[in-house]
Amino acid sequence: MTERPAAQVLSGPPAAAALLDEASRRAARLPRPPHLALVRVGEDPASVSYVRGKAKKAAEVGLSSHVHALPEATPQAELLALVAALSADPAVDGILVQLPLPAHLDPEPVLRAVDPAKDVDGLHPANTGALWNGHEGLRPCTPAGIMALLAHHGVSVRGQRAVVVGRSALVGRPVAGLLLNADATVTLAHRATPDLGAVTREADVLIVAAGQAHLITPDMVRPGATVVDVGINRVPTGDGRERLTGDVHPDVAQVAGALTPVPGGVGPMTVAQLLMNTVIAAERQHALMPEGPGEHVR
Ligand SMILES: NC(=O)C1=CN([C@@H]2O[C@H](COP(=O)(O)OP(=O)(O)OC[C@H]3O[C@@H](n4cnc5c(N)ncnc54)[C@H](OP(=O)(O)O)[C@@H]3O)[C@@H](O)[C@H]2O)C=CC1
Ligand SMILES: Nc1nc(=O)c2c([nH]1)NC[C@@H]1CN(c3ccc(C(=O)N[C@@H](CCC(=O)O)C(=O)O)cc3)C=[N+]21
Repeated sequence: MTERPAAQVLSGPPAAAALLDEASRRAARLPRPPHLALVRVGEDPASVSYVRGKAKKAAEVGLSSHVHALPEATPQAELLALVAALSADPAVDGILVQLPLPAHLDPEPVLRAVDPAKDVDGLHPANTGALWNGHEGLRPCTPAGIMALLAHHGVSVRGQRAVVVGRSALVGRPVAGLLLNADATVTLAHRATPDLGAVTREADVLIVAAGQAHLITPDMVRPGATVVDVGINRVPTGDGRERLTGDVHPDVAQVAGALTPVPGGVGPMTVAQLLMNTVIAAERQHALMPEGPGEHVR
């Protein structure tokens, strides 16, 4: 299973740096630094670390941010009141409620309480509707980040057969919508899909967001395909520590034409796109025209 050269690495950090550069430049043109409100409930270690990373990157590119850390036992009404207050506050440009929420909280009403114009996660029904209709709106960060990553590395999806494994509101569904808007022919696969490999082998562009370590093996990939690995799985290393691994088996690099690594692929794009979305929200709030159309509004 050699002969072929190993897949081109679709590296996240350089693409993220380009996006962050643009966000920083556009933020500097605004009357005040864009402000991002990060809402976190409880102490889930992954969420604590993601939110900290987002706040740190925000500061690096000249955005202001605040982490609203609420206790695990926060009642639904209290969370809704905070999100409503942030939505009404003219000093706040972007609001992100870190998911998943603790089990006693229903995310749907919380996402609906975010002003769609400040919904930098792109999860309000007004923004998901705009995405599926191909209208302007704020796009979910990971899906928009994936499109920016592909564009940065010169991969065009127009006319390509795209398969998305996973149908979550956060990743699978919206990335399918963005691929469709970019003129790919799109298939969504999920747990009820019989013979997953037969479906994924049809893909010129394969996006995997299942949350199952090494679900995609080399036999499931068309030779030369572009493979985007969204999965973030924590696996024990045996010495009591953990490492991150994706949904795609490392041997897929011997078959694919191009492949995103984990870590260092989609993850950094998610954070960069969040900050870009915050700048876009602030620009629209200040009624300034963005410099150009750009992929992120498609
Ligand atoms: N890098 C990044 O920036 C980000 C990474 N992630 C990571 O991406 C992964 C997916 O996240 P998310 O979408 O939120 O996860 P969810 O658990 O919400 O959704 C997983 C989806 O994958 C499908 N799926 C799971 N197992 C299989 C299988 N064996 N065969 C076919 N389909 C399967 C599920 O199908 P069904 O609907 O039928 O149950 C579901 O639609 C996770 O590892 C997450 O940590 C998430 C967000 C950002
Ligand atoms: N409302 C909401 N919006 C989200 O965008 C959201 C969310 N909830 N909940 C959880 C997922 C997950 N997510 C990631 C962000 C950054 C990395 C990231 O930076 N990953 C690095 C590695 C980080 C590390 O080493 O731990 C990488 O892949 O290189 C990963 C995953 C955003 N999510």
